[in-house]
Amino acid sequence: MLAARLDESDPLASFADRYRVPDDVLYMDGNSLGPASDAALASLDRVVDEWRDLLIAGWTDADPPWFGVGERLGDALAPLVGASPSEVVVGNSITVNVHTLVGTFLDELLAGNGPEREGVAAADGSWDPAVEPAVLVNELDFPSDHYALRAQLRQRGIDPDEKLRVVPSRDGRTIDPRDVEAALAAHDDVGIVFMPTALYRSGQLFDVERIAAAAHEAGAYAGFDAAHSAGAVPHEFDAAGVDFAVWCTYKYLNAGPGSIGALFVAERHHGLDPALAGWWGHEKATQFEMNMTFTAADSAGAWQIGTPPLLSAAPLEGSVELLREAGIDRLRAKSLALTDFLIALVDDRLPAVSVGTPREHAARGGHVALEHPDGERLSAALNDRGVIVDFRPPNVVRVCPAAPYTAFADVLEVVDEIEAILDADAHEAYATSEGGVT
Ligand SMILES: Cc1ncc(COP(=O)(O)O)c(C=O)c1O
Ligand SMILES: Nc1c(O)cccc1C(=O)C[C@H](N)C(=O)O
Repeated sequence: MLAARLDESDPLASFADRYRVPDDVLYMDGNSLGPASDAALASLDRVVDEWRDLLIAGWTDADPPWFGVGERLGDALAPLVGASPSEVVVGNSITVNVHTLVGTFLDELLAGNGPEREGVAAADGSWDPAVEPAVLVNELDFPSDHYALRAQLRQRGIDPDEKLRVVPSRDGRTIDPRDVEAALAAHDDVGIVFMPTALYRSGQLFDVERIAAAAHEAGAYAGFDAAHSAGAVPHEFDAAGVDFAVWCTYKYLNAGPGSIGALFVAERHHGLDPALAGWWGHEKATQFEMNMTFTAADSAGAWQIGTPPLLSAAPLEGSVELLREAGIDRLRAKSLALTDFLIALVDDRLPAVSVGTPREHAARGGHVALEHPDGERLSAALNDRGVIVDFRPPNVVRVCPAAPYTAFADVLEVVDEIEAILDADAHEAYATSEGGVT
C-alpha cells in the first residue's frame, strides 16, 4: 500500500519508461553499471552513423564535431558537481585520472609550489621541496586508487609504505571525519588528502567541504574520487574548495560499460603541466600544428591524454541529458526516499540482516549495504531470481535503488525476495565464488 502511494506521488516515476531494464529484472546494481536509456542509445547511434557517413570528417563536420567531445561533455557534467564548465572534462578512466592528477600535484609539492603550510614551510612560506610529501587516504577506499597512488609515490622515489598514510576505520564500515582531521594534526608531511565522496562498500557519503577545509588548513591539496556519488548526489566542488576530483560515467551517469572517465581541476590550478601529458591535453587552437613542445590547455582539458574513445563517450550525451531533465536535486530527494524505504523494510522484516550504511541522510550515498554472514550466497540467490545486486567481501550485499528508474514497489519486491530466500534457507544451495567479476 505504502509503496503504491509513494509511487503515485513520485514526480520522476515516468522516467523509468525511458530506461531499458528487462521486464523480468529488478535492477539494483546501478552503482556498479547503470542501465541503457533510450537517450544514451540514441546519442551512441548518432555517433555510429557519423562514423559510417563522415569518416575522418566527423572530427570537424559531425554535429556537434567530435574534436571537442571532452570539453563539451565536461560542460554538461559541470553543474552536477558544482563546477564551472572549464573545470570539468571527460577523458581517460578513473584510475588513469588518479595517476595524472595526483602525479601533477605531487610534482607541484616537490617543486616547492605547494600550498602554504606551517611546520614544513620553506622560508618563503611555500612547501619545502626537501620534505617528501605524503598522501592521506583511508583503509576502506576502492583498491585501484591505492595501487595508483602507491605507484605515483614510487615513481618519485618516495616510499609508499611510509608516505601513503591510511586513516583507519573504527567500525570496518565508515570513516569518521575526526580521524581524518586527527591524522592531519599528527603528521605534518601530508601534501594531498585524497578521499572518496562516498565509500564503495558501505555507501557512506563524506562531508566534502569539511575534508577539503581540513586539508587546506593543514596546507594540503584536497582531491576526491566521486565514482559513487556523481550523478546521484549533487556536489559543490567549487564552493567546497576542492582542488581536483575524478569519477566514472558508467555508474550513476549510465553511459555504459567502460564508458569514458571524468575529472575536475579547480580553475586556480589551470596551466599546470599534467603528470601524464598527451596531445589531447594540448591547447586546442594549436594542437594540430604538431609542435614538439607541449602547451597545456588552459582548462581541465589539459589532463586529457590521447584521442578520446568516441564510442565510449557518445552515450553520456544522452544519459546526462536525461538526468538534467530529471534534476539532480529531485533525483537525490527520490534516492533518499527509496533508501529510507528500503532501510525501514529491512529493519522491520529481516532480523538476520543489518544495515551497514549510515542512516543520516547527510552521510548516505545512493546504495544500501546489507550485511549478512552468508552475503555472498544471498547475493547469488537474488541474482538467480532476477534481483540484480552485487556482493562485496566480507559480508556486504549492495542494493542500489537508483532514482531515475526504480519504483518504491521494486524496493518492496526486493525485500520480499530476500525474506523468502532467508526463510527457506534457499541461499544455502549456492556455492561461493572462486574469483571472477562480481
Ligand atoms: C571508487 C572507485 N574508484 C575507482 C574505481 C576504478 O575505476 P576505473 O576502473 O574506471 O579506473 C572504481 C570502480 O571500478 C571505484 O568504485
Ligand atoms: N568497473 C567495473 C568493471 O569493469 C567490472 C565490474 C565492476 C566494476 C565496478 O565498477 C565495480 C565498482 N567500482 C565497485 O564499486 O565495486
